[in-house]
Amino acid sequence: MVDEDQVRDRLRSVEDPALGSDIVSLGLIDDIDVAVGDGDGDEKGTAAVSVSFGAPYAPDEMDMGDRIREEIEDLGLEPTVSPEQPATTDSPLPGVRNVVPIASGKGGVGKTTVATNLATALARTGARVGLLDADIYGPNVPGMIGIEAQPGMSPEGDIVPPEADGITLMSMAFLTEEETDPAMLRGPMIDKLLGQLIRETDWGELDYLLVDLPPGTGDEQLTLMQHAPVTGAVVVTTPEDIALEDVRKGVRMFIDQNVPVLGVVENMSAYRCPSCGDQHDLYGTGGGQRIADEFDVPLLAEIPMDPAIRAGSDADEPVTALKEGPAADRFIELQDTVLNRVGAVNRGAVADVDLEGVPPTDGPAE
Ligand SMILES: Nc1ncnc2c1ncn2[C@@H]1O[C@H](COP(=O)(O)OP(=O)(O)OP(=O)(O)O)[C@@H](O)[C@H]1O
Repeated sequence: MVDEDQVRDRLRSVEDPALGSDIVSLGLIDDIDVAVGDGDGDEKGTAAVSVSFGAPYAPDEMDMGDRIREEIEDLGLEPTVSPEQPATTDSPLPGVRNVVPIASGKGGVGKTTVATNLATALARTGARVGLLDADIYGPNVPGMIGIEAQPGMSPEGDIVPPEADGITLMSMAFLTEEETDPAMLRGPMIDKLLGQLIRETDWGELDYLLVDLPPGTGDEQLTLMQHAPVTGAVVVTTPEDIALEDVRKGVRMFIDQNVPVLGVVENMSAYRCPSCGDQHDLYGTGGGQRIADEFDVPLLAEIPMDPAIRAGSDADEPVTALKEGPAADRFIELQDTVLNRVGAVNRGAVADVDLEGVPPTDGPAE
């Protein structure tokens, strides 16, 4: 008769591709519960395994889940695998599993484009996705994503964000449009508004809350890290050298605040000519890789300069909504690398494994 120890032994053959060891040695298996069958084979025994996974729909975690099921089936048992995500009950955003800012030290590199396309791609996987447009000086996500509805108010006085195409959206645009001229806002005011937007929004249950940060290393970025438990930041750059110094400052800001850096996205990598299909390096090459190497973090994706991306944001339809074509493919690649890295950061925290770009202690510095 198979018991819990035998199941545990079998699971030692399941490797975690990011943490470099097996899931049992890493301490990722929380619980194994074996129920025996009826002995004559009519009713199969079962094994329920709960495992510390932190990134719903991450390809690595889905593969590990499949491997766990295979091993259990090999033992003649019916498997159930439950991902145990870290509790968020003492978090200021209790229903939100992962907060992922999309940032850059430099303006105009495509943060909003990356954030909206990534959100759309994620929502299509089935993940519960929120998008916070925190760019107080030029909030433009609602336009890019084509959400026209305005937020409502719950009986408790919380802001109820509008939802479209599976994305829950809040934007500084909703708060600042009429009452305030954003250019007049000063640090404490920004802090108050952004803090309000984060905490007083009824986000519901979300797997991922993406935050489109304004460029720079100023008040909004610091506010976010004080008001929300950031899982890790995605830093966007363009390939040319002139962009890199600002982007470096952006990466350093997260490191100084003890916030994990998930990796770098190089946007406008090369121009893909729609008629001949050839790639042309309009802005040089390799900037994203250089920043990634410098800080020892992954290069998450290289997104080409593609008229379809611009046309998509002008038409309120991120290119990933189309789910095909070279630009959409790159964003879907990005979705996979981001989710795998979110998973690695969360599992690394459980297993106490240090990863490059991830500070050894949790949360922002005091
Ligand atoms: N890969 C791309 N191919 C074609 N056009 C792009 C690409 N990435 C971004 N764009 C276009 O470049 C412009 C600037 O992009 P976006 O608004 O996303 O940048 P940003 O970094 O968010 O800017 P800001 O610093 O003002 O917040 C937009 O018109 C967008 O459609």
